[in-house]
Amino acid sequence: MLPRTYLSAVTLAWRAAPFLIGAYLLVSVVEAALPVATVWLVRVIVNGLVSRAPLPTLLTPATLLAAAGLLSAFTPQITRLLRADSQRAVEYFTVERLYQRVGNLVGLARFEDPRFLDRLGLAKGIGGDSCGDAVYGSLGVARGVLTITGLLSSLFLLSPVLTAAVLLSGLPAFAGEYLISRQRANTFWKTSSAQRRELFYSGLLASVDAAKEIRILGIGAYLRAKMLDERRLADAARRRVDRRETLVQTTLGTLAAVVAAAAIIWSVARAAGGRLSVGDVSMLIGAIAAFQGAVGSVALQFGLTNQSLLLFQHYLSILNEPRDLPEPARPRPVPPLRDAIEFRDVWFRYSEQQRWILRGVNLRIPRGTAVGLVGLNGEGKSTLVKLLCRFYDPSRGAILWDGIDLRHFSAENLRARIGAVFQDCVRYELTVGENIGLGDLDRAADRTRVEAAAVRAGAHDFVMALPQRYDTLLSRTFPGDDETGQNSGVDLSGGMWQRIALARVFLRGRRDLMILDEAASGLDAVAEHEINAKIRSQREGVTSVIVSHRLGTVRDADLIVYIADGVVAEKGTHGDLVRLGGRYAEAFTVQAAGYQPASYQAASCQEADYQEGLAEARPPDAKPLDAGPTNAKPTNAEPFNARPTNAEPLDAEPLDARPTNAEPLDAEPLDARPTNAEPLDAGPTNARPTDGGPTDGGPTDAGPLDAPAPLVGGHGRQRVRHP
Ligand SMILES: Nc1ncnc2c1ncn2[C@@H]1O[C@H](COP(=O)(O)OP(=O)(O)OP(=O)(O)O)[C@@H](O)[C@H]1O
Repeated sequence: MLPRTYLSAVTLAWRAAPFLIGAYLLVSVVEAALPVATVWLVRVIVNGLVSRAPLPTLLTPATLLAAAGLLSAFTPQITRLLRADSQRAVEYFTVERLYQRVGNLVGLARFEDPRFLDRLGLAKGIGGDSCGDAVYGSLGVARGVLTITGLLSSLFLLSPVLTAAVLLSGLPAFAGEYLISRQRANTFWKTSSAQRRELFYSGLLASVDAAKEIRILGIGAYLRAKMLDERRLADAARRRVDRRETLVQTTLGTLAAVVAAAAIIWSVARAAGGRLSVGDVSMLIGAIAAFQGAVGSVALQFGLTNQSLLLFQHYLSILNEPRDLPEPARPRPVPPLRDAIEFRDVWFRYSEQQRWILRGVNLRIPRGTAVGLVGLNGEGKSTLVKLLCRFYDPSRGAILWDGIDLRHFSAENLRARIGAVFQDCVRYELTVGENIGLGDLDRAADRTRVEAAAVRAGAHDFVMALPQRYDTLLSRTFPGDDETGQNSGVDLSGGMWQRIALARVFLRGRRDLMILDEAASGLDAVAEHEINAKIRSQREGVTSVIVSHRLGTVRDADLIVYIADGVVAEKGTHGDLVRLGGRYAEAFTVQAAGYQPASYQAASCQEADYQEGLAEARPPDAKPLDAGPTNAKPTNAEPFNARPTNAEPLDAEPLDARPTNAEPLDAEPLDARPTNAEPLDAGPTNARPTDGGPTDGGPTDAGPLDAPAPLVGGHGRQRVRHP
């Protein structure tokens, strides 16, 4: 495993900086040879001096020794420079490769996998550097081994036994460093989660976005404590390794000192007995000291190299991460949508351990239609959108684009046919122009188009009021490019950011499929109406999917789909669904009631009390007091189920918002309606008897229920009849 990892590291480093690494190798060999040469030259000179050799004989080794000293003075500086330069080149290359790989993960699943994120965190932090560290570490080891070999050969000439003893004394250093390096790499991996959590807390504590909430809730100290807990956890693990390392190093140091002392005593004894020359003794002492120094540093390098390789494996595992979405070997071109997109028995869950989110969705989205996706929180609307963009593939079933399974397309090509705005649109801390330009990089430099997109999104006016207009930096965390600080960034409101996101999608131009996932949620009511009209014009002839909790946003959709329990629970036009009197109708009523004045809402509550009171007072077999015709819904039904099935549709705006003589409400949005408009298709509110038809199944002539009129009637009535 490790040899393969090593080979990958070397290949990668060589591809990143071949010349710098070549030069480093050359200088390193010279540097490695210098200590050996020095020891030999010293021996020659000392022996020459002792034997009173003539000066010319000593001049050559003396000159060489001086040259070696000179070289030793500057080779380390050269190797350091070459190493720093090439290491930077290798890091640049590895970072580029890493983010290329991350960018090639076309789905979202990996980004929601904590193990992957831990690994990515390591790969980003030290995994990339570890490539250079492993390569240079190994070169350092090789150089050290050369030096050690030279020193040992010198010793071998004096005493093979001593050489073996010295060599053996060095081996535990390698074993110790090897074990420590494994523990260090393991600690990096084990503490990566804690480190990421610590980063998360520290990010929150320093984040401008979180500052408001943290202060208002007074949770700064709590978050700080959590951050420090994570740090303590990681520090405890690091401390354990540090202690083990100290123990190992101390033991090895003691062993080395004992061996050196024994060798010195032995050589002095031999020299005293005339069996070693003075030069031999001085060489031996020098060689042992140099050997032990070399062994210490080589063992350390060896350990670090091993640790780097172990960490580099995390980096490699990200590079070798299998595709998150299977891409077809030969992807089919994505043709312009001609007929329809179809969900065919689509089942989906985020992982096998989790519950099913979609349980057999069948849905046809014909080309050119606008489909509104509605439903309660967490029912899977955004999940459907994610499948449509191929961020995930269905667990079962298929989504077809003109009959072709999306899995046959490359995700990138498919997305080129899609324009989308999400509720959690990204706030890029770039200039306004760049923020919009990201919608289509080919058009980003075209200021006229960028401005036109901003105009369509209703953003142009506020952009023109910004200090640098389209060149204003949208950031509170980065300084502007102006050194005076005058041109520092500004921030926008949530709704303004949403308009910038809309401008982005408008710049993208007409795509086959337009997705608006709560795209107008941050907008004020006037802006929403205005933007909706613009979106309507933008989506003419374009297939669009609109997810919204504001039912006014989707009411003019060609098809409204109510998602519940993982399936399409209801579908039809607004009118159909209101007539159906199901969950959509109920949701619409609840929202409509929200627009009523307080007196109306109070009346609604009182009406409920009143009905409850009646139900309690009534004998079980009694006919409902305000029972409507036989086709009326039962009294215990939900508000809309309680309406007569032959009642007019509920496609009205909130009643009190409309003039009594208003036009049918499914015509234009409320604020566009003239005050003298014709009556609502729901029937004029004054058509309803003021003494109130029953709310829970009023008579058929009681007037249409598409407006909450019965509750108004009920209000009057209950004041008379409520005990
Ligand atoms: N990445 C994920 N991993 C696991 N579960 C997820 C993930 N994303 C969403 N869910 C779960 O899937 C369910 C559906 O979520 P989804 O966001 O699709 O709902 P929604 O209908 O769009 O909700 P809302 O109206 O609140 O936006 C929820 O229970 C949610 O917790």
